[in-house]
Amino acid sequence: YPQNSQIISERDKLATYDYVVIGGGHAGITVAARLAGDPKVSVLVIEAGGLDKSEEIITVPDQILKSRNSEYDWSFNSVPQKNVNNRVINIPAGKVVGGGTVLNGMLFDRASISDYDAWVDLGNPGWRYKDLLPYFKKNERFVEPPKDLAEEMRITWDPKYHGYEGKTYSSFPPWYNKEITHGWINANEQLGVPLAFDAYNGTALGVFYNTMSVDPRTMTRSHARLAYYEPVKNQSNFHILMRKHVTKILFKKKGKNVEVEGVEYAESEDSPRITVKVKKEAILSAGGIGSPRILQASGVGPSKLLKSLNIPVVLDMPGVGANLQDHAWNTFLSELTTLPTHGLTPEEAETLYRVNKTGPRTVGGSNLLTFLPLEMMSGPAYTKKYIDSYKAQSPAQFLSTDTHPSVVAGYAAQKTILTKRLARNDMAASEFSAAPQFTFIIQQHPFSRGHVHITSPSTFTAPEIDFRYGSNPLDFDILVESVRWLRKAYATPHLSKYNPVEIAPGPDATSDEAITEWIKTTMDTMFHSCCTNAMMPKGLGGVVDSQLKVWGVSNLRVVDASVIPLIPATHLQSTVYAIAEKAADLIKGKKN
Ligand SMILES: Cc1cc2nc3c(=O)[nH]c(=O)nc-3n(C[C@H](O)[C@H](O)[C@H](O)COP(=O)(O)OP(=O)(O)OC[C@H]3O[C@@H](n4cnc5c(N)ncnc54)[C@H](O)[C@@H]3O)c2cc1C
Repeated sequence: YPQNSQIISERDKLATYDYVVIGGGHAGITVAARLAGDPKVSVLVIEAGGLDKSEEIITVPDQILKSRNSEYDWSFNSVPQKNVNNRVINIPAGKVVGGGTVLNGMLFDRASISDYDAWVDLGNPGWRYKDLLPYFKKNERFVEPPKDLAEEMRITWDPKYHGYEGKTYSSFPPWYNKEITHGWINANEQLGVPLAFDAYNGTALGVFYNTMSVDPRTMTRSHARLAYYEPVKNQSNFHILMRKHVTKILFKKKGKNVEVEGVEYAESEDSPRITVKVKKEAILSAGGIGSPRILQASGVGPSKLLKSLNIPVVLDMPGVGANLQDHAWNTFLSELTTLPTHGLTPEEAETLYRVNKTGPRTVGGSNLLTFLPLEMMSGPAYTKKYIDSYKAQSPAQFLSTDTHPSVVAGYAAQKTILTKRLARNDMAASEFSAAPQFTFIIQQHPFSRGHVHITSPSTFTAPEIDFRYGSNPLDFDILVESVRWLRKAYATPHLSKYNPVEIAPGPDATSDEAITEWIKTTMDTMFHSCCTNAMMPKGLGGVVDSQLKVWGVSNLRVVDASVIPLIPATHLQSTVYAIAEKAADLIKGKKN
């Protein structure tokens, strides 16, 4: 192997690698680093982006989302969303080594047992919460809160659910607005919402002070480039090509199956195509939008779509790009007019951050989350009405009319599972992420399904991304109900004492119709595009099996957010890390 392998030139590249990882983002760099742990194997990563330069927009927690539309962001756009006033949704996605972990809001949490066990119900043995727990722990470097913070915020935890020596820091923000955090927790409790004992133990329900992927020693972002790439970057068996765009996976027939021979890439649309050969496996980790795009461009996807673009069909797989799910959010604005502020000047905040590693600059996304199952939010009568309405729908009723029967069958299976599990109230239906002056309302289990379709044979062309937000009207119903719950929270004395003035949706929006209208004008992506190469049986529109192998291909796995079959009630990053950590063991043939 050539030395100094950090960024290799074509001259130093090997002709063949044991593993070629397509996309050095969040899951891709994680799995690649773990595979490179074996010095006997060679690993090549091909990543469309480059390295971040540790700019403040990346590292400082209060700068989150400032990297939108930067060189590190694909900045995709959806097609106009018919049911939300034809708005085009801008979709940030990492185009950088470390992917989403370099851009994300740093919220670091997990879903409930029920969310992951639902994946097993969809035909995937080995993916229960208890199967994933060793991998959550392998990734997590949990930092227990200082005693005074734990007492103040009533933070409790069970060490057996946490990793203490993993790669990603999971630490509690040291700074909070005391009035709003106490007010929010007390308001929740008054409405019967418990303080979660440890939201990482498989019961992520109730209100809790959450951790962030932040290194508490420096109070800067802990991300996959630092955690996984840096330690292996100079190993001679690990190579990475940056600013190279994968254009195609090259297949050849092998008996009844097909096999990956190599991977094709290019620097730009007009530059020459270059190929590299794959000895053992190719691993596709280009994310919820990128991975179906590459599969389709390579001839694996819905044959109707491929034929319309004159792409030779290698495998007809209707599920590639189908089943698109996302957590959509709405921002409820209520100005707490008499809430005391921290009163710090920007200079004082800066000094606190640089010198004491505390202050408002240490807080990224919200540090206080509430996850509510239906009954906790709205009582048994609403729960029954909502579940009954969902049961009464036929599976295909709100899917797009040209949905393939296998994808409809997969949705029908998801519907049965969601109906049962949501009715059991052991998974969250809504999330509220509280910050002073505004609260995000985030639907956790949308019933609408969208798609990602390429629009040309070139992976340089923007794909058609259609979330189909609100195509299932019950998605609006739950959000209306969430607004009503939130108003109740603001009406408790714990928050009303700060004299809230509701700005959006506003006091005039009292009817379901008026609140729905507001939802339509504000619904936006929560950046969790996933589920587009679902891990499910092929007859259910699945793309990969429970070993993450693409059906019908002997040596291709998908490892990223696209394999999630049913979106879990959580922010996705710790789950994607766990998937990648588990995938590395699956590839190495280890059983957990
Ligand atoms: C702005 C933002 C905020 C978020 N906030 C949070 C949060 O606070 N908490 C949380 O838990 N989650 C959050 N998430 C979600 C979470 O970070 C993502 O779900 C997760 O990182 C996705 O990981 P992935 O491996 O599937 O994809 P990615 O990390 O996106 O990796 C895909 C990689 O493939 C590369 N790629 C794509 N196509 C090609 C190609 N043709 N050739 C070569 N390379 C290619 C991309 O450049 C990218 O690096 C956020 C995400 C974003 C974008």
